Amino acid sequence: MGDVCRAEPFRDNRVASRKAEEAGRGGVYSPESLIHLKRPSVSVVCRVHAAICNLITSSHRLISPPPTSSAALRRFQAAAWLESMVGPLGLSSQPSEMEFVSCLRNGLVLCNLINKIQPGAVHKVISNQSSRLNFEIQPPPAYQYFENIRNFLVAVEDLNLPAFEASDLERDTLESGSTTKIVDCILSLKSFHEWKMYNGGIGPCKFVKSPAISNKFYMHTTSSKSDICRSLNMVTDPKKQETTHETPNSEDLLIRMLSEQVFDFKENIDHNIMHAVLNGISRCRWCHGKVHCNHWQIVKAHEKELGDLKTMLSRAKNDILSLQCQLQSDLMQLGSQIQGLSVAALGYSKAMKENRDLYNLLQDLKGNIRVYCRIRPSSNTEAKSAIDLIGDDGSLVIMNPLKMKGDSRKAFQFNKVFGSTATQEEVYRDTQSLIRSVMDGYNVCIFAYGQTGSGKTHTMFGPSNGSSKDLGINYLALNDLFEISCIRNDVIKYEVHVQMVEIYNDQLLCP
Ligand SMILES: Nc1ncnc2c1ncn2[C@@H]1O[C@H](COP(=O)(O)OP(=O)(O)OP(=O)(O)O)[C@@H](O)[C@H]1O
Repeated sequence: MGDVCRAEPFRDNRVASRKAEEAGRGGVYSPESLIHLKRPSVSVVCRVHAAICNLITSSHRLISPPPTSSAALRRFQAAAWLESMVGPLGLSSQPSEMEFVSCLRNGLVLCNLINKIQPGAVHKVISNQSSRLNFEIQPPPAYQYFENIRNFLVAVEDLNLPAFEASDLERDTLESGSTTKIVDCILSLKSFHEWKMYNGGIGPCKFVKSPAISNKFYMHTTSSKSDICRSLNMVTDPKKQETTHETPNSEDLLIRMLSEQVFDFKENIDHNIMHAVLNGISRCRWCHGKVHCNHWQIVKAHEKELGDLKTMLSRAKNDILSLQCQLQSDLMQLGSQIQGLSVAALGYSKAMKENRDLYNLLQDLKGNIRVYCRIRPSSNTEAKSAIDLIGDDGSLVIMNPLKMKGDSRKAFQFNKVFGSTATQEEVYRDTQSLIRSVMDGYNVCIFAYGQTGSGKTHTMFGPSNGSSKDLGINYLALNDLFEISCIRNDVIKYEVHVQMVEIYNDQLLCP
C-alpha cells in the first residue's frame, strides 16, 4: 500500500505533530487496525497516535499528571456532590476511579444519598463499619452490602434514572471507563435532586450522560472500516444520544473519545501500580474477595529463603572449589608418595629375592642331606640307658656294658643329636628352615628311620593317643606352609596337595 509508512513510537508531541503533517501530505503511518481509514482520516489517526504515545511515555513516571478528561471531571463533580450530600468520605479532591468506587462498595453511601433525595426510597439500610476509602480495612462480606446495592438500584429504577450493574462496584482492577455508568447514575441523581428542589418536581427532568463510547469499538482495533463508521454514526446520531453537548465533527469526536479513554486507562494503570507498591499487593489475584491473604508474605518469605539459598549455594561453590584445590594438591602429594613407595617396593622385592637366594644358598652349604638323631626316653621295663655322651657338635657315644671295656663304647656323628628330654618344637625348629625353602620352589624331603618302637611315629605325627598337644613335624610343617601361603597371598598363590602312602614289608600300600 503506497499510503502506508512505518508505525513507530513518537517521543514527543512535536515529533508526532511533524509526522502527522507529513502523513497529511500523503504518507500514512498508523497502527494496523486503523490503516483502513480513508485518506481524510489520516491526520485524525496521527493525532490520536501521537496523543497515545505521549500518554504511554508519561505513564512511565508512575505518578499521573492531573487528569483533564471530561469523564474525570464528571467523576470529580459526582464525588464533590456526594460529599456535600452525605458528609465527608475521605476522598481526595481528584479521586481516581478506584478511589471513587471503593467508597461506594458497601452501598451505605448510595442508600443514604437516595434516602436524602427521596426519603424512604430504601427502607432498610445495612450499616457498615466504615465507608471511608481505606485499602487496609477489610470489606464486609458480600451478602451484607449486596442488599444495599440491590435496594439502591431498585430505587433508582423506580425513579426512572439510569442505573448501573452491581458488578461494576466489585472489580479490583478497573478498566478504562468502567465507572462511567456509576458516575452517570450519581449525576442523574444530582439532576433529579436539583429538579425537585428548584422546579418542585414539575416539568421535564434533564440530566447529562457521559458520551457513549463503545468499548467494543475501542478494544477491537481490527474492526472493519464499516464497523468504525457505524460506531461513529452511532456516537454522532442525535436521536440515539441523550446529551446536551454540541455534536462535534466525527474526527474531533473520535480524537477526544480516544484521548479520554487513554487518560482513564493510564490513570487506572498508575493507580493499580501505586496501590500494589504501597500496599504490598495485599489483594492478590489468587484471593479474589479477600483483603488479607498471606500470599504476599509467603512470596516475600520464599524470596528471602531463595536469597539465603543463593548465598549458601555460592558459599558451597567456593567451599567445593577450595576442596577441589586441596584435593588436587593432596592427590599430587599422594602420587609422589606412591611413586616413592613403588620405588621402595621394587627395591624391597629385589632385596627379598637376594635374601631368599642367600638363605637357600646357606641351606645348601649346610648340606642337602642332614641327619638328626633323637634319643627316645627309656621306659621302665628297659635297662639302664646306653647313652654315654651327647656332644653339641652332633657327636654321640653309646656304651654297651655287656662288652669288654675296649669295645664297650661306640661313637657316632650326626648333624645334631636331640636328647631324650627334647621337645617336639625343638626337633621341628631345625627342620623349619627347610619348609621355607619349599615355598621358594625347592624340593624337600623329611623322613624318620629306625627300629620298631624307636619313636618314628611319635616324632612325625605326635603322641599315639591322638592328643593335639606335642604335634609332630608333619602337622607343624603344614601349619607353617599355610601361614607362609597366607602372608604371601598378595604376591603369589600356592596350591597344597597332600598324599599318604604306606610301605610295609617292601609293599606300597595306599590307604
Ligand atoms: N620322644 C618320646 N617321648 C615319649 N614317648 C615316646 C617318644 N618316642 C617314642 N615314644 C613312645 O614310644 C612308643 C613307641 O614309639 P613309636 O610308635 O613312635 O615307635 P615306632 O618307631 O613308630 O614303631 P613302629 O616302627 O613299630 O611303628 C610309643 O608309645 C611312643 O609314645
